[in-house]
Amino acid sequence: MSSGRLTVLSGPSGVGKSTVVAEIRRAHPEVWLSVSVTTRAPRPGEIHGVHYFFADDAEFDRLIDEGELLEWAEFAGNRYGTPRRAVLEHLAAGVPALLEIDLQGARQVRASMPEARLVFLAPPSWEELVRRLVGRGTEAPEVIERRLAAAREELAAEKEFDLTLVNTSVKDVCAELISLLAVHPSDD
Ligand SMILES: Nc1ncnc2c1ncn2[C@@H]1O[C@H](COP(=O)(O)OP(=O)(O)OP(=O)(O)O)[C@@H](O)[C@H]1O
Ligand SMILES: Nc1nc2c(ncn2[C@@H]2O[C@H](COP(=O)(O)O)[C@@H](O)[C@H]2O)c(=O)[nH]1
Repeated sequence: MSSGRLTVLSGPSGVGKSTVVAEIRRAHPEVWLSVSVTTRAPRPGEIHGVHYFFADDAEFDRLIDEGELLEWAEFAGNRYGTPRRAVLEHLAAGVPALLEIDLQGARQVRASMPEARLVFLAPPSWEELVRRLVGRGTEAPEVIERRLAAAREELAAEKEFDLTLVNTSVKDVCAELISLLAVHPSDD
């Protein structure tokens, strides 16, 4: 069986990555979405095993030590990582896989799996990014500041990605991502 393509979606905090992923989950259940592990506390409505696997520091340390993470990073005071086995199993079965991860993680995937396609999700403007992050209402002001500081670095790294999609319309971004995911490497 031919292997599936790995696509990585990254972009600054608040740009709309989770919103896009939720729309893909709703409209395209045939796409497999990796569920990350995080030490962050759940937000209201987030479900263990659906949005994240929520773990304490000891469990996260164990996953690192035992090589169970494809990549991991510390972001704005919490750790996040991609379980390796599920990604490799889906790709080996020919299923397209999508990771929603930060810039540090995208760089690690680039290094270990150079065939992966890296997609940068950009905001229509800086002002709109701030509006979305603040408007989400899930973070304290000091956490928003940390995330905006990281956002400046992430925006400066856009050129490292294979392509950029501007998140003006969630539906348009999803349609573009779906057409990318459907393309097999040998079809390029
Ligand atoms: N195209 C869009 N137009 C207007 N608002 C949007 C759009 N996409 C997402 N949003 C809103 O922006 C806010 C941030 O979106 P979301 O939580 O998906 O961002 P994120 O990139 O996943 O952030 P983080 O990296 O912090 O998890 C949400 O309130 C969401 O409803
Ligand atoms: N390197 C990784 N980054 C990840 C992973 N899962 C999510 N993320 C990124 O973390 C930030 C913050 O997420 P939030 O849910 O706390 O707002 C965001 O950029 C996510 O894309 C992962 O497994 N590895």
